[in-house]
Amino acid sequence: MVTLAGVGKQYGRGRPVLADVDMTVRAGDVVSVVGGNGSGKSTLLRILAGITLPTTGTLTDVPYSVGYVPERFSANTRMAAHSYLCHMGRIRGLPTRRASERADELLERLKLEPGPEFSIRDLSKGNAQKVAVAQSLMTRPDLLILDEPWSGLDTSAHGTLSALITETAAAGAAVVFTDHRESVARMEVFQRYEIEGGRVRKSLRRRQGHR
Ligand SMILES: Nc1ncnc2c1ncn2[C@@H]1O[C@H](COP(=O)(O)OP(=O)(O)OP(=O)(O)O)[C@@H](O)[C@H]1O
Repeated sequence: MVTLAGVGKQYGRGRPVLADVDMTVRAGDVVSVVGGNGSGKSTLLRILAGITLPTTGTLTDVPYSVGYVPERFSANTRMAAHSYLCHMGRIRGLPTRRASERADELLERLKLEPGPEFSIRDLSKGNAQKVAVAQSLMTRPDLLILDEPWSGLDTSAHGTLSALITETAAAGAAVVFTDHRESVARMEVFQRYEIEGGRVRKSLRRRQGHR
């Protein structure tokens, strides 16, 4: 599906953050990207999501429908969580009623504790993260990209997120997430890439049954 060939990224005159990255992510793949702080994980994910342009190299076969959960979700709006999600769903082409049902379903599964009518601006970090996850799944994406999605989530939401990722991949999407090691164990990860010194290398393939 998505292929990165010779992708590099340099911000300004700094040292290159990524160099010569080759990577292919196929429909149904669940891919984790691990690496230390500042190694370039978010940069790689933003390139995959089409938010950041690479300095060198190419991306091909990027699907039309991309869901993206940023590392920090800061929607500074008074809008209620449910209204916000409906709005995002309608922007992506859902009829109003379907958008409302999908928002209900996702907020219920993720257990947004203050309730669906709570203003996004006043949500705690973890609850805002739940809204960020929900917005990425309002329409079923072909490529789902999640930047440290478990961080800030409570234990009950950990399992829900893993289930949502598994379901999304089973429906034919490719899923790529960054991770701090321990959460890899919660997922059935098909491919694992490590970033170090600007280089990305595949470090594991087809590891299964490690929930
Ligand atoms: N917009 C930007 N302008 C300049 N430098 C940037 C920018 N975004 C990221 N960087 C730099 O690129 C490097 C990689 O950052 P990135 O956020 O991709 O790393 P990361 O692996 O996601 O880090 P963390 O685990 O701490 O979230 C860092 O040195 C960072 O300071």
